[in-house]
Amino acid sequence: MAAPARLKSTLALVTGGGSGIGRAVCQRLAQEGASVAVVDLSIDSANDTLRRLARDAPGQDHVALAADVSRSESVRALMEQIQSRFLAPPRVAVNSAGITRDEFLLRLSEEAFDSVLNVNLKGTFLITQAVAQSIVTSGQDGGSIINMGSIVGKVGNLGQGNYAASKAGVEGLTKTAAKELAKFGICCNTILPGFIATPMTEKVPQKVLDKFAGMIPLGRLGRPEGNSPVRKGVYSL
Ligand SMILES: CCCCCCCCCCCCCC(=O)CC(=O)SCCNC(=O)CCNC(=O)[C@H](O)C(C)(C)COP(=O)(O)OP(=O)(O)OC[C@H]1O[C@@H](n2cnc3c(N)ncnc32)[C@H](O)[C@@H]1OP(=O)(O)O
Ligand SMILES: NC(=O)C1=CN([C@@H]2O[C@H](COP(=O)(O)OP(=O)(O)OC[C@H]3O[C@@H](n4cnc5c(N)ncnc54)[C@H](O)[C@@H]3O)[C@@H](O)[C@H]2O)C=CC1
Repeated sequence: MAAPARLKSTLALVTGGGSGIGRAVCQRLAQEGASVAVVDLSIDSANDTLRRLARDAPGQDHVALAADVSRSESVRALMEQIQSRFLAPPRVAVNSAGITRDEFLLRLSEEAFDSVLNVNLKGTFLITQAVAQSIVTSGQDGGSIINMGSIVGKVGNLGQGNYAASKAGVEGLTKTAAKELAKFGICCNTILPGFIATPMTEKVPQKVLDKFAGMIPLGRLGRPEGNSPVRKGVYSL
């Protein structure tokens, strides 16, 4: 007998839903009965995820939407699209959109620093603010915002000064959001995965991946489906 759908009639927004961890999160949320807004810079990738949701969870109202989380006008337009289609704010929002532009510090360009901080940190800020504002304005009784950090934000990593800063920032932003938004019934959490095999990690030199795989008890990278924040209590509204 199938487990009860714990997120029936819940609207979930997932940025970066077109790939990797974000796609796996969309699939898991849909399995739990949620209607999922798959948001990604690449509408083709978002539509690919949408096709999988329609196949695996037919009959639920899912949508694919293009947005650039690093640009406030794009986030504003996204929230307007969500409101006009669902007539309500998301109850769950997962900030999974992210990029890397790895380089050693002495060679790291300002552009590579800025682009990673703009997507990973500012993008998380813009979505968190917009979703929280929509919940407060609507009078909805709370929600859950889950932000993808990284263990790199805690311990640093060779070649990732920009990325590490962005993920450390996501953690600090999320802790502050949790303190400020609790009075509206909105809980905010950060997930800090280790290496998960996705298109993001495909860019990592094999010799580096081999080094890290050797540090991992299973001897391999994690898998996106094993990392969905749904397992980590996204439904703990
Ligand atoms: C609680 C326990 C924590 C344990 C530590 C966990 C921290 C790291 C785990 C990260 C897991 C989460 C990852 C994540 O959030 C998603 C991502 O960010 S995926 C991308 C991860 N990126 C990297 O790890 C950077 C990999 N490195 C590179 O891409 C290139 O090296 C770089 C572009 C920086 C430079 O390229 P190049 O000039 O060609 O130099 P080489 O590649 O030849 O490297 C020179 C030398 O340095 C070694 N090296 C490079 N990066 C790392 C690294 N991250 N860790 C260890 N060693 C590294 C490389 O192996 C070479 O060594 P040699 O012996 O000289 O061959
Ligand atoms: N894969 C890993 O080892 C780890 C990943 N993470 C984090 O998890 C999140 C997801 O990572 P992956 O699934 O591995 O990456 P991925 O590269 O597979 O997917 C990232 C998605 O974000 C989208 N995106 C990029 N910039 C965007 C923007 N400006 N606006 C909207 N969408 C944008 C991309 O199009 C892509 O579909 C990221 O925040 C990443 O930093 C954290 C720890 C480990």
